[in-house]
Amino acid sequence: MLKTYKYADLTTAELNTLVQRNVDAANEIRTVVETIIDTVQQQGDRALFDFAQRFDQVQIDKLYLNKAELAQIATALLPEQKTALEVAYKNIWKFHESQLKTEDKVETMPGVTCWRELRPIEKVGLYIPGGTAVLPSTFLMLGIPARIAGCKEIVVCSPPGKNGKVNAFIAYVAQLLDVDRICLVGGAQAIAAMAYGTESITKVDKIFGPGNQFVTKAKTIIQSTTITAIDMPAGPSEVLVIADETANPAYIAADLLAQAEHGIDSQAVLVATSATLVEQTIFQLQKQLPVLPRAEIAAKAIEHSYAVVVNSLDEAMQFSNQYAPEHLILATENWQQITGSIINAGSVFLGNQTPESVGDYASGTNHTLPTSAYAKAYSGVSVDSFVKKITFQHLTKEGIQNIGPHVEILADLEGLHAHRNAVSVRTQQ
Ligand SMILES: NC(=O)c1ccc[n+]([C@@H]2O[C@H](COP(=O)([O-])OP(=O)(O)OC[C@H]3O[C@@H](n4cnc5c(N)ncnc54)[C@H](O)[C@@H]3O)[C@@H](O)[C@H]2O)c1
Ligand SMILES: N[C@H](CO)Cc1c[nH]c[nH+]1
Ligand SMILES: [Zn+2]
Repeated sequence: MLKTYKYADLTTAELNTLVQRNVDAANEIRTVVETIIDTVQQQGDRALFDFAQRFDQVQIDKLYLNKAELAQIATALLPEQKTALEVAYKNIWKFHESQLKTEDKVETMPGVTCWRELRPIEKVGLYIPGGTAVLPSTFLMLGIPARIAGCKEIVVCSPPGKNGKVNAFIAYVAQLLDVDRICLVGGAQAIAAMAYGTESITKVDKIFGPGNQFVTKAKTIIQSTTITAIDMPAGPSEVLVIADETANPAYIAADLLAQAEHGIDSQAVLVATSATLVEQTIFQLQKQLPVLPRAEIAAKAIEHSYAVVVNSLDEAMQFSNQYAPEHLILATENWQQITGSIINAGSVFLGNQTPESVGDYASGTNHTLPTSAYAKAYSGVSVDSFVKKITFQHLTKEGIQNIGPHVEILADLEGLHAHRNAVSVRTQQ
């Protein structure tokens, strides 16, 4: 359990291999996903019915549930379950609302003013995972920023449950978000349907949401084959815990298992300042894992997880930046010493009293985050992800006289005389 490496002994090649995850080297996933996408593009709704039967083992007779049907399903919730969802809703709303900011106008030269204004993306598609676990929390994480941004049309897809419906939690979140319908489509076929449109599903401008390797691969494919943007590659969950002697091994093990139980392709990495701490954590994993209801899944994820022993917290951070984890937990009372050196991470959890699960559900931050080292280049979902920032400029007569001669020279040096002329006709009047 938890293969252990010593950071100082790793060669660069070994390190590069160690930090890789979910590489589809033989294009196995790509091949399956490309076929699914082609089929949806050619057959529309018909393909979605067939794939529900094949991949979700359920025969559905319609592809979506409407508001009235969702309201009926939501009646099954207990009051405390509604309250928990409402608390999460409020915290996520509060944190995301603070991201909507109007920017100042800037006068770059006298008479030349530039600024940016936000406009919501009109049609957005939200993918809510529902394979190994149904995630109503993801619905909150995507629906709330979409609502705050003011997106006009929100298409929601989630795999059908065994009864051919969604569960009561998903239905209640649909009510909280005032969503009209939920499409009963999962996997790569859901992404294809939202990218191309079918008889029942509207084509959207941007697709959001996490998912397994099929969903994530479909997102990366359709972004290059259609005019549909994606939030980011947000695949199988992962966590990296940096721990020193001030950490509690029972907490570390619990945090590692929390991500391991997501799926067999999840990864949980411990970077510890001593081999003893790794041993103590393994002891805790052996104690905590077998009693989990999803022990089988978590055990498989732990099989391809590992620990790295480092000499210092600084060395731990070097490894972490190279790994670029979706979730980074600093299980140390000394976290303030090292937060400044975090370069690559999706979301960070500070100290020994901050479990990653709070960010998954209710602290307020978004849990849709880049995985597989994409945290090197992408941020997690936020209100920004649902808007476009359009730039504006306005010139007065003084402005064109001030900037015009410089633009004329720049146009000349690129040999673009019509560009120069568009300025000259104004300055020479
Ligand atoms: N990065 C993030 O922000 C984030 C957030 C939440 C969840 N997640 C991850 O999302 C994932 C959810 O995965 P999931 O499987 O539970 O649900 P999912 O909804 O992503 O996938 C289920 C669908 O996958 C398709 N599928 C399953 N097996 C297939 C096969 N062999 N061939 C083709 N299609 C197949 C089916 O259509 C099924 O409906 C987990 O890996 C979890 O860790 C990531
Ligand atoms: N940990 C997941 C992101 O990788 C989000 C989630 C939803 N529910 C529980 N966890
Ligand atoms: Zn989680």
